[in-house]
Amino acid sequence: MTAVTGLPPTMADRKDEVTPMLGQYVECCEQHSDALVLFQVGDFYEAFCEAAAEVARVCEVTLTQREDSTGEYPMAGIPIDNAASYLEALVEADYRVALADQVEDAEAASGLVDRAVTRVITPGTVVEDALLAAGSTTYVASVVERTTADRVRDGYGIAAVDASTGACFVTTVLTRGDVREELDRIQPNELLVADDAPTVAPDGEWMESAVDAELFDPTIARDRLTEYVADPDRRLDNDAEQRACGAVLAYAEYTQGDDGPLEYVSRIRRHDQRDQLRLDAAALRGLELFDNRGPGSGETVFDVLDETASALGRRCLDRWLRRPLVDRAAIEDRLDAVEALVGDSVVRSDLSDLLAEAYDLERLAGRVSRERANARDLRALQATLSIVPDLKERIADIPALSDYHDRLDELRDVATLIDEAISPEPPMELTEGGVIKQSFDDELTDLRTTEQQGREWVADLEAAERRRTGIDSLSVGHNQVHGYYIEVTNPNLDQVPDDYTRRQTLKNAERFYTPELKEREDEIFGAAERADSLEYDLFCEVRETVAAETDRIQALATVIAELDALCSLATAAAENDYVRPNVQAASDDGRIAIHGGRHPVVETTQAEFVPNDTDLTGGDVAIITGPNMSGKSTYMRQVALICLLAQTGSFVPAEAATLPILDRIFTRVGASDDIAGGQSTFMREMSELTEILHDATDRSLVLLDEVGRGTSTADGLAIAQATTEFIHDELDATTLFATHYHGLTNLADEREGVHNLHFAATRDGDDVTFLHRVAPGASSASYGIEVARMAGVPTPVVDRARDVVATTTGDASDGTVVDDATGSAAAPTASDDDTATDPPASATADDAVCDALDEQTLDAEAVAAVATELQDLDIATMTPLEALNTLDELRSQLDET
Ligand SMILES: Nc1ncnc2c1ncn2[C@@H]1O[C@H](COP(=O)(O)OP(=O)(O)OP(=O)(O)O)[C@@H](O)[C@H]1O
Repeated sequence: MTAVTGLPPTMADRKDEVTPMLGQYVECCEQHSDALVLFQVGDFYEAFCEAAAEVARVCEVTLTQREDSTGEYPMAGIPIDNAASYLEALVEADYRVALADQVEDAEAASGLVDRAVTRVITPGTVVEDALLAAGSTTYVASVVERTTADRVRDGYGIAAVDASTGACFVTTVLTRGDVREELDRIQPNELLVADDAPTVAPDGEWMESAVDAELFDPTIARDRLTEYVADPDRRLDNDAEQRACGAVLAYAEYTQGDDGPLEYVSRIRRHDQRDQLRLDAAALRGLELFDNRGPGSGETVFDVLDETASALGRRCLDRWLRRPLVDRAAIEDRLDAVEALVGDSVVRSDLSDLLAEAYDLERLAGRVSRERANARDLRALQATLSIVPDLKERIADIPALSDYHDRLDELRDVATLIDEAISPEPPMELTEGGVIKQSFDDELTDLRTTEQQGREWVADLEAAERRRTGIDSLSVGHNQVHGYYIEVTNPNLDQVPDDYTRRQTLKNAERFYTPELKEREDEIFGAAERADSLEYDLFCEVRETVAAETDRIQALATVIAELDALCSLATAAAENDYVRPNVQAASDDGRIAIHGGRHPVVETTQAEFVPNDTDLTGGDVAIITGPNMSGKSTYMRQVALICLLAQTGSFVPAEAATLPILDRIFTRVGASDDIAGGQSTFMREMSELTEILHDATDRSLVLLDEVGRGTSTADGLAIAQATTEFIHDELDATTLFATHYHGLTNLADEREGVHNLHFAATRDGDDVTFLHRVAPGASSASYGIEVARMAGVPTPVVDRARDVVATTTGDASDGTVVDDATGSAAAPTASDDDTATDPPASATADDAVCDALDEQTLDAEAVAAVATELQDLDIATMTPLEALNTLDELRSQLDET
């Protein structure tokens, strides 16, 4: 936190001499030493001294001076009506912002208006709609180490709460890698750490907030939890879970104004990582589920599947994709529901239309329960409830959705109450009337009738008084200061009757009132004032009654969200031509059999996507070779995504698919894709590999994409080979390994269950066409040179490079990538025929140089120099990337001649 939190230093120096109002500011700042305090003064939130300078800088508002009897103070303010964007800027700048509001009516206050901090806004506990993206989640999380009685570390408790919806869950994980995985799924905006100890959580994109270590105290945390669940010891697994959960709830309470437990956190869910298909950070990233940082469309898997109509549904789909299922019955239930909807486009579109009218019930329920909902929020709730009968009706005849049908609670009592009580189009303000329907309460009806009759009497008064006085220009009006008046212009003043009393003198006219007018006025204003305040009380009663039903509203929100997510999966399936996968029981042989599989994202960006088959028995290892850009990564990811989508309950992009239930998906992409990362990236790659080798099981799917590439060729190949052998021999995990290490393909001869697959290309003259079609067998080894040629490296250099390869490896390949272009898309089998051809060595280096001189009139000396450099290269110790960079350098040398 930056230094301007709490009491600004200059204000601290002068705190004994400030005015009573600034004294309140000092007090608020002292109570919230970790937050930047914004202090309500009328229509503005103000900050003073150093805090003012910071607010001015971050929010780009003017720094002014406040002057009072005790001196001058720098001051910066943001308008309360329009505060959202400024608050967002402050939160983005990593501030906690404490809002010190006027908590009594300024007009009613006898002296200084009371002020108190009503909310602390932090990145992980934002509840203001204006600061929240629709359909997103905002979590504050914490991680606590679990130790055994003899102080040995025994895992970690993790808890997270979304203060806007009340979603709260805890889990226990074993390793730091598991912590990382869990946090990557939760993606908290804020992570709590005790202020007296270093954090046990890994670094991430969240803001770390140091909080009083007391929040993590086992007894204090447990006491707090008893406010939320009847028996914390039964609900939560262990002490670490309790401490983590107690701390996040304490923090959430603190940010919501410390009014005690948050009623809308009605359920603390426990989940176990083993009850879901586990995806660690690398898999989430590598499969581009939610984040596509690669080149191209930037679309993610989530984008392709997201046809949700409501924010609720969007959040649900996000949750489903992050935590696919492992329970076959649950998977089948979802698939049944999706299938029913895929087959009925009319129901689907009707449901979508209805769901589009659903407001964010989870957040609404949170606001109602926090007593922050206004009348419009209640109307939004009622509008959402009003679609429920239609939703029920639309799915009544669909057996696969009968459970959803039964769980759809129409909440008729709540809907009727709101409908009867709240005006159809209420104002935002709750204290100025117009919120409650007159018909809702007898006293209110009487008061409003009195007010109305009074106003009608006043409306008729003008005509009556004109008749009585004979003054045609007489008018009746009203203003805030003087109330009702009868206005007579100066020339007619002599006709004013005796019962007129002067109220106000204008330049050309006088304003009067009569005893009757005064009486009516008192009646009107008295009734209106009492009615406004009665309305406020009635509103609070209605809100309280609704708040008592928070659990039911949240349960309804869950069903609506799930229906929307199912509809979304069905629409995506219908529009993209997906099929229902055949998911096998966990006891099966783990076979992945996909006919005509496609990559759900890449297929949307390619004019003609080539479908590919996969047929792997559990524990098989497929070594995939092929030129750069031929489609290896796409293929591997599509296999993993098809499995993942199936376990989410989604249809899959294929013509047919029989799939196992996986426990984990690992993906590791070789280090050399990140040039800047260099050695440290290779280190990371290796430590990620370590995780796989520790954690993969015979139910896991492992994707290795050019692993080992970040080091020298010899070491890389050695690591790749040892890894493959270990996975195959010891772990029995089904594995797809894309590699440029041709040597790896020999494993297929040595081990049963290791297969070579390759991606073919055809060559016509100098043009190479990628077929993007997987075929059995290994591919040619000389891809780097081929790519160098395609990248524009001059022919003599390319030819010389081939020669060098030939002499260093004893292989005379010219690198031509000619494959069986006519190969069909039949399922690759375990055969290992290498279809790549090895044409004879061509010209010598000298010939190449001479040709170059003839053809391209290159500088002979430069070419000779390049040739010598080429000859001196120690290719065995170079990474492919270093080789490419060297080629590029050599080409530049020639270009400069
Ligand atoms: N089956 C396919 N049908 C059509 N186009 C495809 C197919 N697979 C891949 N592509 C296209 O080829 C491009 C390269 O694919 P991909 O990244 O999978 O190749 P790669 O062999 O892994 O390359 P590298 O070895 O350089 O990492 C993709 O971005 C896509 O545009």
